[in-house]
Amino acid sequence: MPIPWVEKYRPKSFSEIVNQEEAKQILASWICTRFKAPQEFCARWAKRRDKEIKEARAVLLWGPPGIGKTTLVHALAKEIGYELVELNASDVRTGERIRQVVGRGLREASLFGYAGKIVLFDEVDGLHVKEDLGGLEAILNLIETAKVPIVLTANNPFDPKLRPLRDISLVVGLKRLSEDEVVEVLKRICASEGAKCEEEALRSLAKSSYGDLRAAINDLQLYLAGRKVLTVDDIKRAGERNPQLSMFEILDRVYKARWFDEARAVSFNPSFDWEQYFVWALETIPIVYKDLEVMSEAFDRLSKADMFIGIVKRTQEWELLSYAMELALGGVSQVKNKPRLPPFIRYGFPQRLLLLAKSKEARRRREMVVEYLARNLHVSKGLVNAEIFYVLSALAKKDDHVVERLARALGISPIDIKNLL
Ligand SMILES: Nc1ncnc2c1ncn2[C@@H]1O[C@H](COP(=O)(O)OP(=O)(O)OP(=O)(O)O)[C@@H](O)[C@H]1O
Repeated sequence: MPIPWVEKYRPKSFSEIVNQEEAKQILASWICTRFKAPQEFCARWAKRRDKEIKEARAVLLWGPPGIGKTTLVHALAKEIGYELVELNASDVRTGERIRQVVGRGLREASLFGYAGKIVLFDEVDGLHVKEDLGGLEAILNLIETAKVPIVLTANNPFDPKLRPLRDISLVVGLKRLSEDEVVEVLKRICASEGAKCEEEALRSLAKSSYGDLRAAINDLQLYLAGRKVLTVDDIKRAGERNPQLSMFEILDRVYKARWFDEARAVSFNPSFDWEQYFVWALETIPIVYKDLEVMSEAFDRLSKADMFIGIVKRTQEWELLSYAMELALGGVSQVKNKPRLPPFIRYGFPQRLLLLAKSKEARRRREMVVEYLARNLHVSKGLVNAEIFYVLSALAKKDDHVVERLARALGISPIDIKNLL
């Protein structure tokens, strides 16, 4: 198992951390005024004299994922020679666990030559108010009483449940990294791995990571697994296997398909949303098939597909959905006396707002799954869409376990997950 590059290339000092200059200065100024820290470090970084920095009992670093919140605290501990005691949401399910880990950690004299201890509570927004009330209270209590620096991180510090933590801490926002900054880091990694990476390819990874450097580095490692070259074509190909199609492209593929299977294959695309497709098909059939006979045949198939969907919804027999898809895609595409279609068809936008609202819900759910996977696998949503969704769909077909676990994690019914995948 290769070492994850996000760990291999995790910055060890403040100066290796890209951007985040303000956060570095605030953190250093806080440590240098309230705790013991090497003079050299303080002279270089502790430039702020604000009252609230001096008075803060704890620091809450916040910002989107993968921009250096945790790394900043790791690097700080190294810079000042402190031992880092790290806890995450699952460690603090009960106050007891905090008292065990931190209480002992703080009392123990430092056996390993550290100058002190710094406590990091990662991802405090992962705490649940109900189940983790004890955890939240224990963190608050620790901040009020402990004599050691305590840093918290969160993606969303404005979550109401974090109010008490926010009130007692100095809240410091970190910046999303720019595309150029992400590209620079990726370039350095390519060089140090001895890999030849096209700039455009790295730019494309940076773009799809939306400033989440962790996701970009993870994507790069996956793309470079077992090879030393990365071209923009490699990335395009991965995208092409499952490109994100707009509804216009989906309709174009269906109407212009030469064979039944070609039209049917559209449903395997991750961006295919059958509820939305029905709305669009209903309104575009008369635009594409002007001849009455042809039009009525296409409508006939769409309506039969709709009947199947009705049965599926009533009986929850989701296996029947594939018959509906055959009729709605292959059936609508392969009609008798199909006319020659022009290269460009103006499909127009359907007016069925009510139905569209429904498909919005389906897209929201799909987005939830994508976000969940991206967050937990620490990769970009782009990679989830291009690669992982595809693999999971294949797995889900074979193994109900995959579906059940995802369903549990997301609080969506297994049937919905199956359908989404
Ligand atoms: N500003 C940065 N400079 C250099 N490397 C970074 C930076 N931000 C992130 N990284 C890289 O991404 C990895 C993950 O970053 P980190 O764990 O600090 O993210 P985070 O902001 O704490 O995200 P999360 O909210 O998901 O915990 C690091 O190991 C490092 O390799």
